[in-house]
Amino acid sequence: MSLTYSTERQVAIAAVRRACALTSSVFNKLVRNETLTKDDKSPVTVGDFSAQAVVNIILGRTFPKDPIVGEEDSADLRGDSSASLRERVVELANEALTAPLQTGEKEQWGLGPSNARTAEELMDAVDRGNYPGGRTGRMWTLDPIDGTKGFLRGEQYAVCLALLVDARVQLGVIGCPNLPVDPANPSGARGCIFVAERGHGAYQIPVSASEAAAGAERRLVIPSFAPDQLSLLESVEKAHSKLSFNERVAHLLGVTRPPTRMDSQAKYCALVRGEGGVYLRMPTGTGYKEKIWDHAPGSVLVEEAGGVITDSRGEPLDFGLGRTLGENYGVVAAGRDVHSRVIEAVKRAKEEEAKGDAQGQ
Ligand SMILES: Nc1ncnc2c1ncn2[C@@H]1O[C@H](COP(=O)(O)OS(=O)(=O)O)[C@@H](OP(=O)(O)O)[C@H]1O
Ligand SMILES: [Mg+2]
Ligand SMILES: [Mg+2]
Ligand SMILES: [Mg+2]
Repeated sequence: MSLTYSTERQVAIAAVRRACALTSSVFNKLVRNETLTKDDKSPVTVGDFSAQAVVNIILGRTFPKDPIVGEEDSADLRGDSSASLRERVVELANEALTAPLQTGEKEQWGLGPSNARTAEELMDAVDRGNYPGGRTGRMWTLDPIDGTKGFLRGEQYAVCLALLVDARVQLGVIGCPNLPVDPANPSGARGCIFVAERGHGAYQIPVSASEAAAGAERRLVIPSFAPDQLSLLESVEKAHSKLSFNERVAHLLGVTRPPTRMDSQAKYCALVRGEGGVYLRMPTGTGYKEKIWDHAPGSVLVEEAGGVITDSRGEPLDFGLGRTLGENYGVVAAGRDVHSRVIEAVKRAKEEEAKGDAQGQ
């Protein structure tokens, strides 16, 4: 079966792969070995900026007309007071861009030893992510480090890239440098990439290009779950998802296993390879609007693994509203049969909550 977005897929995988190498190196050089005060987010910033620069440079070379909706912009990198941050970003981004060509990469992608960029070029590349999004045309979404808190803790985070055409996600690539390759062996080798192209299935491939070339890809299909096997995949941060509501939903579903808390879109990756059975993300009621780069690649991954993804009322996620998903009613992703039961349970939990609120008045 020939792929519709074959070049996009190859380039996106290469971009995510190089960004994963970069973020791992930021962690090893700056997070692990540096005395980090609790509130010091600087290594995250270095990682975010340089990974966004690298991915945007790579996309820009092959698809110069494609706009990018990226999380970061270069405002904090410009100006005299940011000189040392800027230097670190330039060094890290160039280290990633000039690394020797790996298996599957092509000369014309502008990678390899003679392809260092200037600070100005790299900052402009970061700002190529300023596109406001919208209903029509081709565009990419990029979250250079999703799950920043997980990244800092040395736990799960993800480099997340998607291609949208007329507000429909056609391709999603998620790099998870810290995710165990085999969920049955959580202390074994780590680092995998998840790829889904609409109509062509969902796959896990190795984070290493040479291993990927050796053909170690695995097709992913969400299995069926008996209620007593289910557990919820949910956020680590209480500020990102209403976890108390998740507990009620779990109870109504008859879930007895404890939830798995994991940062980033690694939750979608875990779901599609058969972990948990449900990803539930309820809004916290603060008016926060979910960003399209936090869900676009995960959504196509779930659908291509045979699952369903909607908001918590069962409505489709709308990626055509701009940089956000607009009105936020959370996210429910699961296998087809489980999904409808979760939507029912969410509805009942909301009714119970409303009744409780009314009685409490
Ligand atoms: N208030 C609120 N509600 C919902 N979501 C929010 C909120 N604030 C931030 N964010 C976004 O959450 C992204 C990470 O959330 P995750 O669930 O993936 O990870 S976590 O377990 O909560 O850390 C995180 O992505 P990154 O910034 O890329 O880490 C944010 O885009
Ligand atoms: Mg994010
Ligand atoms: Mg991010
Ligand atoms: Mg962020």
